[in-house]
Amino acid sequence: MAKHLKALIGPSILNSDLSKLYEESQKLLDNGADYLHLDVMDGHFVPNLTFGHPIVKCLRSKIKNAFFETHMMVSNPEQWISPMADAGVNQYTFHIEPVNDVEDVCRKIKENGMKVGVAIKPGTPVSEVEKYISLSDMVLIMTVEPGFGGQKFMENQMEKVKYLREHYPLLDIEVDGGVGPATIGCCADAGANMIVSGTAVIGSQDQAATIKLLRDTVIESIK
Ligand SMILES: O=C(CO)[C@@H](O)[C@H](O)COP(=O)(O)O
Ligand SMILES: [Fe+2]
Repeated sequence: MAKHLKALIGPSILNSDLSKLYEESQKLLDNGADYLHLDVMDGHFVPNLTFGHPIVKCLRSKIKNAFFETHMMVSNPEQWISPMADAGVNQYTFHIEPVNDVEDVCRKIKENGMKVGVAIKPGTPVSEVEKYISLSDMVLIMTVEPGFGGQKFMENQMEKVKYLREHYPLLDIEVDGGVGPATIGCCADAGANMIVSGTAVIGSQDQAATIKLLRDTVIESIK
């Protein structure tokens, strides 16, 4: 991997106590999280519901400086671009599967002042997302079927990560789903540099140590 890629750890708060969203989020940041990965689900693109821009806006009013990424598991990502920008989101990561005009969505996200992330589900070939790399800031390779935290890591998705790292040495590549101390080695070896981890960090007795372990493993591969 190229030397100036950054190893960044973005915990997912999906499986935390959401009645304490602010406290849980601040604790993750205090324990060394580089950014927050906020899972937005619409009950349509995925069979689960979480929260939308009103909650993200409330969280932003209490946490001024952290980088917020929203992982938009929604059927119509275009609909939420402006409300999420207004809520203070820094990066808008959306799934390309339900979208007709991906380029247009990428453009609109940029026009709204956010970074662009393009995401694919495990069944979507990497060639589908490769088309949009020049219009985006990051590619998310899902390592579980989107919709729920706490699922088993799909190691076969590492082929996509390896392909992307080989062809795009400077690309930010994120993995999400079932990533923790037991699976970070695979992700780092394959070339992922942005790591989402939910259950493994939230459920850890020592969040700071777990976040550090994840980051150190990626740094070791970047060298
Ligand atoms: O987007 C998703 C699930 O759809 C993820 O962000 C997970 O919520 C991460 O949680 P773990 O799999 O690490 O528990
Ligand atoms: Fe996610």
